Amino acid sequence: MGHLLDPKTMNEINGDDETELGLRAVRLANYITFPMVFKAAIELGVIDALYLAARDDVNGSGSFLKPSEIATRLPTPPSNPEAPVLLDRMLRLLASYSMVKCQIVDGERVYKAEPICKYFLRYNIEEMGTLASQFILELDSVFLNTWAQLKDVVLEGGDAFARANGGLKLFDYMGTDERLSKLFNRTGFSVGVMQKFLEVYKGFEGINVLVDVGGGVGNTLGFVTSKYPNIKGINFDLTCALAQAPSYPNVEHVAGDMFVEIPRGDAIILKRMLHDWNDEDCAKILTQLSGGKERTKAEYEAMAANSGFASCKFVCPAYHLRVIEFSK
Ligand SMILES: C[S@@+](CC[C@H](N)C(=O)[O-])C[C@H]1O[C@@H](n2cnc3c(N)ncnc32)[C@H](O)[C@@H]1O
Repeated sequence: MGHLLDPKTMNEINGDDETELGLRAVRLANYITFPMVFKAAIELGVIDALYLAARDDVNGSGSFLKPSEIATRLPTPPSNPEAPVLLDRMLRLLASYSMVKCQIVDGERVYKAEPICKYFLRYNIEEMGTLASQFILELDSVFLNTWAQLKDVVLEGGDAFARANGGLKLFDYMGTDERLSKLFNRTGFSVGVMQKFLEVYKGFEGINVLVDVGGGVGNTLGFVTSKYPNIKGINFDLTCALAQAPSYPNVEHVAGDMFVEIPRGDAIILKRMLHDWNDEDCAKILTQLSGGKERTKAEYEAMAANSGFASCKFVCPAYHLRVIEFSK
C-alpha cells in the first residue's frame, strides 16, 4: 500500500470527485477484509468482551478497553504475545465500519462496542438472540466454496451447492456433515423474532394441533407451546435436522420429507421456508399442503388470499414467517 498517494496529492491530480471514487474503489477491492475480520472478532469473543464492558459500565468511564485488556477477557486467552497488536488492527478496521468506537487515551487506542454489537454476541448474553451464528455459518468454507461456483452456474447452469459439494443438494449434504448441521441448527436470531411475533400475533388462540414444517430443532414450537400450553406442537423435519433437537413440553418431533407427506394439524407454520426456492420445489410442497392436490404457486397464493383451503394468517416478510390455518 506504500505506493498509494495521500488524499491531498490525489486531489491535486484528480479533483475531489475522482479521489472519492478512487477511495470507494480501493475499499471495494479490499471488501473481503470486513466480513473475515468481523467473523474472527466474533469467534474470539472480542465483540462479547466489548459489549459486556459497555453494558456493565456504571459510571461511563470503563466502557472503552485497550486491546491488551480485551485480550485478557477472551474465553481462550491468547498465547501469542502479538495478540494485542493484531486485535488493535482488527478493531481499527471494525471502527471504520462503525461496529466499534475508537478513541485515543494517553497516546493509546481504546475501543468501545457500538449498539449494533448486541446483535452479534457469540454467547447468549441477551435474551433477544443473536445473528452471530448465522454470520459465522454464511462464511463457512462450505458456503464460500458454493459462492465460488456462481460464475460457472451463470455460464453453465446447475445447482451451486451441489457443484461445490460432490453433487449433493444442501439438505442431503447436511445429513453427511454433523459439524455443519450443528452450526446450521443453532437457535440464533429466531429467539428474538419469535418473542416479538408472539407479542403481536393472537391467531394461535383456538388452535389444538400446530405443525411446524421444516421446523429445524423445534425451538419455534417450543416458544409457542410455552405461551399456549394447550397446543400440541408437531415439529416436522428431516431425520438429520432432528438428530440434535432437544425436547420441549408438548412438542413431538416427527421425521419425514415434506415433499412426500406432511402431518395434519389445524394450522402450520412455515418459517424461513420457500422464500428462495425454485418453482418446482414450491409446487411440490404446496401440493402436499393442499392435501396432495396439484396446485401452482400462483393458485396457492390466490387461495391463501381468498381463504380457500387455507388462509395465510400472518406474514412477517422480513423473516419469511407464515402461519397457515386450514379451513375446517
Ligand atoms: C432455513 S431452515 C429453517 C428452519 C426453521 N424453520 C427456522 O426458522 O429456524 C430450513 C429447514 O427445512 C428443512 N427441510 C429441508 N428439506 C426438507 C424436507 N424435504 N422435508 C422436511 N424438512 C426439510 C431443513 O432440514 C431445515 O431445518
